[in-house]
Parts: sequence; structure tokens; C-alpha cells
Amino acid sequence: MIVLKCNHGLQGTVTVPGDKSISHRAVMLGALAEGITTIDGFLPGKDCLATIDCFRKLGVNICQTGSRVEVEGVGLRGLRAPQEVLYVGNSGTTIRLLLGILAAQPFRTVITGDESICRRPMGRVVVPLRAMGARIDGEGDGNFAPLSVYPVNGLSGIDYSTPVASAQVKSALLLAGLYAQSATTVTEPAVSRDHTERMLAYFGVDIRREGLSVQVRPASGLTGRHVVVPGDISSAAFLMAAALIVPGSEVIIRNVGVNPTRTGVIDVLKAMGGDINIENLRDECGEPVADVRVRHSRLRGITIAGPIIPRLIDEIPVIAVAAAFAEGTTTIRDAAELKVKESDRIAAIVNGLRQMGGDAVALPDGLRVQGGRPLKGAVIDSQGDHRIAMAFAIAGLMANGDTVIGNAECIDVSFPGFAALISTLGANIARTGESDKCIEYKNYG
Ligand SMILES: O=C(O)C1=C[C@@H](OP(=O)(O)O)[C@@H](O)[C@H](O)C1
Ligand SMILES: C=C(OP(=O)(O)O)C(=O)O
Repeated sequence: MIVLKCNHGLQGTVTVPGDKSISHRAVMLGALAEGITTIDGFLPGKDCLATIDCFRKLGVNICQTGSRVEVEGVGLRGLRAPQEVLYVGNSGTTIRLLLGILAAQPFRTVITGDESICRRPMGRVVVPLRAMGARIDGEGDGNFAPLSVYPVNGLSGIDYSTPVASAQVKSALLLAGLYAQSATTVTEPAVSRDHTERMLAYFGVDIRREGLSVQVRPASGLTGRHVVVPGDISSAAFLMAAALIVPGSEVIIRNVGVNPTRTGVIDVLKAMGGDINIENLRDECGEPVADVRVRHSRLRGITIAGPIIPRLIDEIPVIAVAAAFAEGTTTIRDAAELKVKESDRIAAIVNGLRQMGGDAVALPDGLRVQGGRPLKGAVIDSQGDHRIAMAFAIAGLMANGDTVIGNAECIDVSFPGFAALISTLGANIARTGESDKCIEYKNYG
């Protein structure tokens, strides 16, 4: 992908594709419910398509056309033994949440994903699931995919304190808890995204939060629903950062999910001096939704640490890019989780910013960015990590010279149409197809 420097402000009103986390969960709960679940605004990104594919292999009829999905629920006990290995591609959410469901099934499954998935830690879900009675094996004593999940005769409820604030861990245990013989309680060190809790309640499950703990009771059944998925704030974050750093910009992003467990990016960009307004706040299927208006602003560096981190974990790459255009120092701590995402995001952000002439250093649990140095175009390898690819495309909008993002096709994991959408606002970004790695396209435009 090629990004040219933007010589004028970004202007316009857009919507971003559906929320990835909510799209996954709508398919999963729809599959386990009684009756039909219809989903509008589904994210047709590769990760969520992988979730659909896995449930089809588990015997669920799912019809998907673009962002419209119809799931014929089979009920909690209606999944069938798959004839093939379940393949989740690049999706950590798919594998970890599915493990919670598979752990309770009376048949064996094997589940795996791409190279990145096979490097990511699964012990964080496998260990507590085993404590509930699940039988799961895999590389490194079950810490790495491929994983085999063996049939069991029921699970026991658990009262579990997770060492990491992870919605994937919490959700896997809550989903397993639907099948357990007693209540399951998960306590997190800080609140992570709560879409599973909200959607389980929306599908009729008895689920309660008290402070940092969430409790689910064994379920007798879920009821199929109509789910309207809001735009993904994690995708909107790239447009927010772009509008903030490109002088003369004013962008409205309509229909963005603003669940408070996800809005850390807005809090932080505002604290950095960003002119961001939330308008038309409303509720859609148990999730808050709004329009977000962003205007170019002079940003200043801040410290980002503590319980806000899980509320903006996926937005740190683009926050770091915004920090490179801010006055002063931005320090991000308590974010060691970044090392076990699709890539080691601390290393990828620091290396990419340095390649562009920025001043960034890695810390054991985060990074520090000294803002204000002019960035120059560079050839950045995304390492197959969608958030890294998009973050550096945004940096390229204000870098002198062309920026080439290698391996940019991974953007389809969460934000299909990214380059085209941001181009409608006036940016000059072009996809270059399979040959994204090559710099022979450097003279595009
Ligand atoms: O539950 C989810 O949908 C997600 C949870 C987060 O991961 P962790 O649970 O590992 O923090 C996030 O990074 C991921 O993009 C989506
Ligand atoms: C970490 C991410 O997703 P997942 O864990 O589902 O692969 C992400 O989308 O940034």
C-alpha cells in the first residue's frame, strides 16, 4: 500500500465497518441460541468470517451476504462434531472464545490458526478451562495451537481471578460457564471490554457484574435475537488520529460503538488536546452508539497507564503515531500485552517510528515517544499485523515523501475498504494488491 503526504485537510462524513468483537459474539451466541438470529452491520473482515467458517463446520447453517448475516441457532447442545480441523486464521478472539464453547462439547475437536496464532499464548484460557474439568492438549502443555479439545461429561463452575485483564479470557470462561453445573465467576484486575456480558443478557442469560467480578449461571437456553452491530471504534480510531494530525481536517464518523469499556482512545486523544465531540448518543441492542466529530488539533504528550490500558489496548499503535505529532513526551506503561498480539506491537511501533525518523524507545511494558520530530516516508513492513499496517498508513499522511506499507493485505482482518474509505476524505492512499511488499509502486499517483 502506498500513502502520499496529505497537503490539505481531510473532510467528510463516513461510517466504518462493524465492530469486530461484537460481530464475533453475535455469530457465536446466535449459533448457540434457539431460533434465528439476524445480524445487521456485521464486519465482513477475515477474522469474523473465520468465526462463521468454524461454526459452519460445527453444523450451524449461516447465511452471510456482506454485512447481513442469518444464523440458524442449534441450541446450547446442538453443535455437531466437525469433520475437519477448525481454522481461525489470524483471529485470537475466535480461538479463545471458541475454546470456552468447545471445552463443554461431547465430541473432540482440533483447532488451529495461522503462524501468528500459533505463537500467541493459549494457556491463559486452557489453564482455567482445565480447572473447570475441560480436557485440552497442545504444544507447550496446551499453551499453543494446534489444540485438541476432548469430550467431557460436564464442567464445574469456577471462581477465577485472571492475572491479565483480557476480554478473551473472561469471555471463554463465561461461555464455558453456560454449560457448567454451578455458577462461574470471573474477576479481572481491571475492566476489559464487556460485549460478551451485554450480549449474553440480550440473549436472555442471567449474568451479573459486581465491581471487577462477573458471574454467569448455568443456562437453560438462549433466545435468537436481531443484533445491530455498531461501527468499530478501533477502526474509527485510525480516522480520528488522521483528522487530528492533518491540518485543516474535520471528519464525522457516524454510528460508532462507544461502549465505555472501549472508549479509552477518545479519553486519551482528548487529554492530548484533541477536539473530539460525541453526538447523538443512543442505545442499540444493549450497546451505546454515537457519532464522533473530530477536528485537527495541536496535540501534547501525556502518560497513559493503569486501568485505562484494556480500554484502548488495540488503539495503542495509532495513539503512538498521534504522539509522534504531539508536543512533548508520551509514555505508555502497563501494556506488556502488546507483545502477544498479532505481532510484538511494542517492537513494531518503535521500529516503524524510528524508520520514519521519529524518536521512540521500547519499555518493558510499553513505550515512550518524543513528539514533534518531522517524519519522513519509509518502507514499513506490517509483519502481517493489521493494526500496525493502518497505524503507519496514518503516519504516512503527514510524512515527507511516500510511505510504503508492506504486507498491507492483512488490513482485511478488521477493516476491509480502509484505503478506499480514507481516500473519500481526501487522503491519497492506494492499495497495491498482492505486491504490497514491493517498492516498485513508489511512483504511484
Ligand atoms: O474479546 C475481544 O473481542 C478482544 C479482546 C482483546 O484481546 P484480549 O482479551 O487478549 O485483551 C482485543 O485485543 C481483541 O482485539 C479483541
Ligand atoms: C488483537 C486483536 O485481535 P485478536 O486478538 O482477535 O486477534 C486486534 O484486533 O487488534
